[in-house]
Amino acid sequence: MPISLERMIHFVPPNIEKMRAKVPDLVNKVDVVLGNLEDAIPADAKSDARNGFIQLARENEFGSTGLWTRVNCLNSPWFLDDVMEIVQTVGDKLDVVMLPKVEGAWDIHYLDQLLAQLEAKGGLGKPILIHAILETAEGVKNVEQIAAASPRMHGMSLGPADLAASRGMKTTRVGGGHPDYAVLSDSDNSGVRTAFQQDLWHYTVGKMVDACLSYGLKPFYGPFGDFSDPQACESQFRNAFLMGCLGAWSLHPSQIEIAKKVFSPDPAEVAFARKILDAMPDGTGAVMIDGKMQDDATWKQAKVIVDLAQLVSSKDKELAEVYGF
Ligand SMILES: CC(=O)SCCNC(=O)CCNC(=O)[C@H](O)C(C)(C)COP(=O)(O)OP(=O)(O)OC[C@H]1O[C@@H](n2cnc3c(N)ncnc32)[C@H](O)[C@@H]1OP(=O)(O)O
Ligand SMILES: O=CC(=O)O
Ligand SMILES: [Mg+2]
Repeated sequence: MPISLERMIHFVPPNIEKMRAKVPDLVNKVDVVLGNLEDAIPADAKSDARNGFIQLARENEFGSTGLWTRVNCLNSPWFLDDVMEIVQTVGDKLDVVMLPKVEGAWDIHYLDQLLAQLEAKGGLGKPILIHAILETAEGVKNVEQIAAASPRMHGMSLGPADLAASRGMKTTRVGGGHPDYAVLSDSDNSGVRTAFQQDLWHYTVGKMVDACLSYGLKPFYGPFGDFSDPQACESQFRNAFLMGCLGAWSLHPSQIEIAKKVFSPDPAEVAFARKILDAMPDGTGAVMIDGKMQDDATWKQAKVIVDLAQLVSSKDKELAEVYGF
């Protein structure tokens, strides 16, 4: 699995010329540029989106920025042409195919073999990876088998909008919480009761993170649709980051900086994590730092944070200075 920084997977509608024209600038601002062919692209613009993606892949150099596409789902009339045409034309530049509405390992097996055939036919030397969207009830039930389905599996993203529909949830949102999903405190003597809003996605993110990490894959939070509420977006992204996710989708330019801020570790945490590593050079034993006990397990947590800060620093010189690398 290539080690790459993927704090935000930035969605571009490639059927729109004005959006394609923004790609050269985006390449320097985001970690992944994704050409979206699936939901949000009108049915009568599907082939324009596919051709637009091929054009933007050909016309730009991506360097260390990832180039992904989200193809249409397997049971759509567009999937086969999406994969065949894209891999045969720009397969050498494509890093990852994001596959929506994955229900079980069989969906991954099918795409895995199709990619293998097209790679062999085109003489491609670098395998194209698969990223599954976890967005159906059946997919969540089968998440471990999906994770284990192929060595091509890059990771997974939570798709809260389709998942809400698939589960019959009574919401009309793209990700985020809901004010009515809350726990009510017990009544005190004055009769005042406080409602504490809960995270609708906690269970699924936890299940996805465990499945991904068990098989060496990367977990991601997906979309946050309310562009007018950057605070709630940041909070949803941060919950996912703390639970183990490595990035989220940015659908609008305003979400790029939010993802960068959240998925780059906090400089104070990095400084503390470095103290732990310095205090336990071989990673064993028990020491006290600032009144807190550290041992082999906190050393491993610290290593996760310092490794991520190093990866961020390799791309982001400003943050490298802040972290002191
Ligand atoms: C549930 C799911 O499946 S989520 C994934 C599917 N959805 C998507 O991929 C949506 C991706 N985003 C978009 O298509 C757009 O953001 C829209 C259509 C939702 C809103 O676009 P606009 O109405 O143009 O938004 P807005 O006016 O705020 O845009 C401000 C600027 O940012 C640009 N912009 C908006 N979204 C993007 C984007 N994703 N990438 C690059 N630039 C963008 C606009 O072109 C505009 O540029 P300008 O100032 O040069 O005119
Ligand atoms: O595709 C994403 C989703 O939330 O649905
Ligand atoms: Mg979806």
